[in-house]
Amino acid sequence: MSESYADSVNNVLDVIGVESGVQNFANEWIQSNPINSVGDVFDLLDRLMIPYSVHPSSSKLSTVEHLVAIQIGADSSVTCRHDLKGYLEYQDGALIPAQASQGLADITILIHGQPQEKPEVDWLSNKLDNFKPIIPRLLVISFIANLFALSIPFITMAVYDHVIGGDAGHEVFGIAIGAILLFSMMLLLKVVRSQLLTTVANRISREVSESVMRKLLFGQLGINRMAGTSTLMNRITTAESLKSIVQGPLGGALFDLPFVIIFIIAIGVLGGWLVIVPIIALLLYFILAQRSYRRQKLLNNQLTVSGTTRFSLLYELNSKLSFLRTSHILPFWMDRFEKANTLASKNSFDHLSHQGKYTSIYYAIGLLSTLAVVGLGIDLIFNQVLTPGGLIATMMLISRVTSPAQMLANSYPRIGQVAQAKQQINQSVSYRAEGDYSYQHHHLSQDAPSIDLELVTLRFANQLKPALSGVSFSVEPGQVVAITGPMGSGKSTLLEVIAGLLPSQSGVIKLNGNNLSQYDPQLLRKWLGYYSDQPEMVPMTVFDFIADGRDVSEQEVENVLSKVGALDWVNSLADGMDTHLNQVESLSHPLSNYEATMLTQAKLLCHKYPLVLLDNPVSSKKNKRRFIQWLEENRGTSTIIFTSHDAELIKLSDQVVVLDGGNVGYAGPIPDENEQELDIEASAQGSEA
Ligand SMILES: Nc1ncnc2c1ncn2[C@@H]1O[C@H](COP(=O)(O)OP(=O)(O)OP(=O)(O)O)[C@@H](O)[C@H]1O
Repeated sequence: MSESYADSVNNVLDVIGVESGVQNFANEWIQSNPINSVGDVFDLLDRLMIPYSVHPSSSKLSTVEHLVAIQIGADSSVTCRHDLKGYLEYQDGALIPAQASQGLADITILIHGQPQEKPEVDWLSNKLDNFKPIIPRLLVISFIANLFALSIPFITMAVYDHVIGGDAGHEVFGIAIGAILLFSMMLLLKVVRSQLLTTVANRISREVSESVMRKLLFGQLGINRMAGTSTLMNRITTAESLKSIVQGPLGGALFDLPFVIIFIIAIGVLGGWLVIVPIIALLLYFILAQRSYRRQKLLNNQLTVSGTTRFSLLYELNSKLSFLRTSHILPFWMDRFEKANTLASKNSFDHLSHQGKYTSIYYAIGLLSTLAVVGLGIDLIFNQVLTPGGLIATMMLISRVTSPAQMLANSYPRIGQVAQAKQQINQSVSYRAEGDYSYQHHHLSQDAPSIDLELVTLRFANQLKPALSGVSFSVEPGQVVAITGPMGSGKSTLLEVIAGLLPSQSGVIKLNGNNLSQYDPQLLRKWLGYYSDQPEMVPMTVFDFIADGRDVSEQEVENVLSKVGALDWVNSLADGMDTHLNQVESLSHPLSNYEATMLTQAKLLCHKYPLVLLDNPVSSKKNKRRFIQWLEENRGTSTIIFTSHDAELIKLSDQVVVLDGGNVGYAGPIPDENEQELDIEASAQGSEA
């Protein structure tokens, strides 16, 4: 029975029997984030920590264990289950046998269990388990391809001994056709195997990257800020390193390895004790690969550290180019870069020369094995144990043993890194993101809320003094509150704490009387309007930036752009409202503060947020006028908290909070005329000091 995506998710929750808290949470989520696409379904399943896997609807789904499934079509879905006994569909509160609908669904999401209550210890192995059914198929393909490969040396032997030696030229044509057929079959099987491996590699890499990315997006802001760009990028590239092992020639060599035994037996059958040659070669490859790995591990670590340092400097160069060029520290910076560059080059040289040395040794082993077979084989020919054709076949067979061994020995360090990559990925994925494993959320209405802070304290890990120290004050619903104080007094930090971006280390923040931690951070931030001091313009269009993920028309966006005086500027951009913000700004040249403020104000005008947190919302006289107008229009219907050093703006608030070194110097209504001048001027002057 075809239904909406949201209905399917609700049916799934019903079938797996989740607790009422989870069900209520899902309802709240759906209300705030309407489910319009498959991506929205994944977001909700991820948030609910429900284990699932995604399959093409054409796969044999009854062989994969699951509790229930969602078949996703173009704009509707079906709740069902693929049992060994048949197909069941969810109707009137139960899964009942039904006729499977053909061709309607593009993908099927299989649900494997209840919402998880804690992180999986070995997340990656559990993910890889999903691919287990494909392994026997890959082994069978490899086995048959290797059997075909085995027949080619024997055909060559037949040509030498029987056709040339026995003067049977008329048989060449038949043998050639047979050889071409075998060769084509072998090629075909290898192509199929390579495609299967690439598909698996891509899926693993995609799933790992998405999960790691999700943790980064919803991880604690403070920890992410401290981790730095290069560390975060390393986490994603680790996922890519796993992919390179499964796909390509290395993946093929791994599946060929067990069948090397066939070729060794064949050499034994043809050349008797000549079999000792491939066995010694394999042993040598193994011993040398182990030896090389130990050294390469050390070299790899050095290479990563120096590469990361160089990358950080390049990032610094890109983002702070103007500063570097105009300041006097350029020679000092160049010196740092030269040192980092020299170290990275030296490490890269050591790494490559080590790799080059061992690659040559592995190549020499392969060559020596063939020469040993020739030398020893000639003796066997003289003793009439081996025919000349047999010798040529043995030479061909030995390369079937040494080639995959050579490839694996060369890639041994990469294979060895799998354990390390696995540990890193498991660590990144099991790291607790905000809201994980918790389904607490009080309903957030569209009425202006009250806010109470009681002794809120927060110290950044790399700072000695707390940025906020025992901050307490209360805000009535619909009040306008100005936060002021000297630079570095904690104003921005306070807004980030109220927005749930940074958790305080002690004290309580209450929203409508409930502890802020009892709200889901994602739903909370979707509900409130938060504007940072430095607007971060991510690559999106002007329209999307202002729409803020909500349903608004072009006309509405045009109206607000016109109101803030930005319409002419936006129309002058290459694609008007559809211009991507990253086309007008770059890392080294962000949007001007004035342009950014105009866009931010347009966004404010476009939506009605019950709670608005604004960090330094005004950058010029022009947008100050507009801000004051907006403030008056929304006074009483939204709770508004803004930071400012501007005495004129501060006077418009119902309550002012003066911060000094993270402490509240004053919190209350604007003092009367004379005192007011004194306090506010003092704080504004402090900011300019
Ligand atoms: N991510 C961070 N990591 C470490 N310390 C930080 C971080 N953010 C702010 N701080 C420190 O916390 C203190 C308060 O900073 P905050 O930005 O909240 O002050 P502010 O009053 O908003 O300053 P301004 O008026 O310049 O915007 C400062 O000492 C600052 O250096």
